Amino acid sequence: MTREEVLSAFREAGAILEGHFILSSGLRSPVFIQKARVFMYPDKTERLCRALADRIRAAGLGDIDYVISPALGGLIPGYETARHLGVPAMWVEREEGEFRLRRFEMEKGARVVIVEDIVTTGLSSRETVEALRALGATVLAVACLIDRSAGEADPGAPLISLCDFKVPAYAADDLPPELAAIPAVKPGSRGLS
Ligand SMILES: O=P(O)(O)OC[C@H]1O[C@H](OP(=O)(O)OP(=O)(O)O)[C@H](O)[C@@H]1O
Ligand SMILES: O=C(O)c1cc(=O)[nH]c(=O)[nH]1
Ligand SMILES: [Mg+2]
Repeated sequence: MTREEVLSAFREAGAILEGHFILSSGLRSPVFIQKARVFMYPDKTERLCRALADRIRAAGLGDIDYVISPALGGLIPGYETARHLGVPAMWVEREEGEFRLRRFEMEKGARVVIVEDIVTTGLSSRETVEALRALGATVLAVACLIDRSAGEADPGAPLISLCDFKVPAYAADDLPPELAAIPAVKPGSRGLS
């Protein structure tokens, strides 16, 4: 899929929102990609994740034992990408604020690819990489549908992205006036209890 085809799938689903958003990292942005609105549609999700699986295969990582995704956003694309790669999918979810593989067992030395929906700063991916390395996994790569950093983020392992989409993000104490004038909303799950 080309970059335009990927972005069209998000646009057609009404997933590219404008307003004032608090991102997972705490940064603020006038644009938010509400991926859940794309994952509503199995046909769009299948197309995107098949293309991501093709990129992962083309990276020549060798055998992959598992795809593992950070909840909540990574769950659906992780499962669907794993389906195209023909490997099992698992997820990490937050417990006391940390990503843990709560529901699964993984053998030491397992070769894993992390599948994320969106990378902005790479923080959530890095936390996932670290949690899995602590369990003895070999993390081959982090793959994502959209890289909002356009290659600048450090996810803690080589990044494979289907599409770059660079949009502004600001520190909370350094907002442009037009953003400061709009009440902020936080759509993601980090910090929810
Ligand atoms: O690269 P980062 O700066 O970490 O930002 C990207 C992360 O933000 C979102 O997750 P979020 O924590 O908002 O929750 P969600 O997965 O439930 O949407 C998204 O799913 C990524 O995991
Ligand atoms: O950085 C984030 O938290 C983030 C950005 C975005 O556009 N979409 C999303 O789900 N999370
Ligand atoms: Mg997430």
